[in-house]
Amino acid sequence: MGATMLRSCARLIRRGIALPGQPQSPRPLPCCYTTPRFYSPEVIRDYAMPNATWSKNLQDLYNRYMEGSQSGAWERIPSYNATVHHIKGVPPSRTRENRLFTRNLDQDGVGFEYSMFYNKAERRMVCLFQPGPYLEGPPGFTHGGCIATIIDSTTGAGAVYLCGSVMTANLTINYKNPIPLGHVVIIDSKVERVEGRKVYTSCQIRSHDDAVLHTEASALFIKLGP
Ligand SMILES: CCCCCCCC/C=C\CCCCCCCC(=O)SCCNC(=O)CCNC(=O)[C@H](O)C(C)(C)COP(=O)(O)OP(=O)(O)OC[C@H]1O[C@@H](n2cnc3c(N)ncnc32)[C@H](O)[C@@H]1OP(=O)(O)O
Repeated sequence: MGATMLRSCARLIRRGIALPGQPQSPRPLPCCYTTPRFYSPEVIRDYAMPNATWSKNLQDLYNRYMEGSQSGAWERIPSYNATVHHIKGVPPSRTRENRLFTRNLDQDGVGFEYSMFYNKAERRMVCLFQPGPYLEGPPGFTHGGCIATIIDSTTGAGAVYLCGSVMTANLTINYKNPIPLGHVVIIDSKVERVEGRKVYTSCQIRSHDDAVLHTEASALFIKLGP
């Protein structure tokens, strides 16, 4: 990607990314979205809300973090199926057929089912994740690439919420215990430190009951723009 393009992308994202504290609820689409190929013209769906495919474990965890959000410690992060919906100012004609990788399936429950919560004081981004049957790697278990994806997304979201637009430069993962499909896990990530443009994050994936440590990871993000 050329440096000029990166910088202009960074400017767009920096100007318009939906940050904590800004209105996040489903909003009416502008008229340029009224002939979409993929999504409803009425509202942009927020996928980080419970649906019928959520297991009791996922629902219980979600409720617990929602309670935490009432005290102001945690904030639920909305999730749309296209990056353009998170960024204001990108011409929809150029991007409306693109989908966010983790939200690219039409059927609920078969792929990445998740909701993220941000704790600003602790610089933590937590993702409650239920991997669906289409994410299979070894028989019955979650594909390592999908695990890398949800780690990148969670640590990346933490970096974005603290520092604005970023790109992943390095992702290091230790897979310790396989994640069975359908089992709910918690991806618990933190921005450890920021040095100039470099944002260092760490991450653990544990089972929903904290009994199993599935994965440990660290990721380096580079801030874009000036
Ligand atoms: C953009 C995000 C938008 C999100 C919007 C959605 C909203 C939803 C909300 C929230 C969810 C967000 C979730 C996002 C998660 C997904 C993110 C991805 O999948 S990103 C795709 C994969 N990554 C790439 O394709 C990068 C490819 N690489 C590059 O483009 C460049 O190499 C880049 C930008 C990383 C750095 O290039 P330079 O030219 O700007 O900067 P230089 O000078 O090379 O590096 C700056 C410093 O960083 C160090 N550095 C760079 N790369 C390093 C590395 N791999 N390891 C260690 N240090 C590195 C360098 O040594 C330098 O350090 P010294 O300032 O000299 O001390």
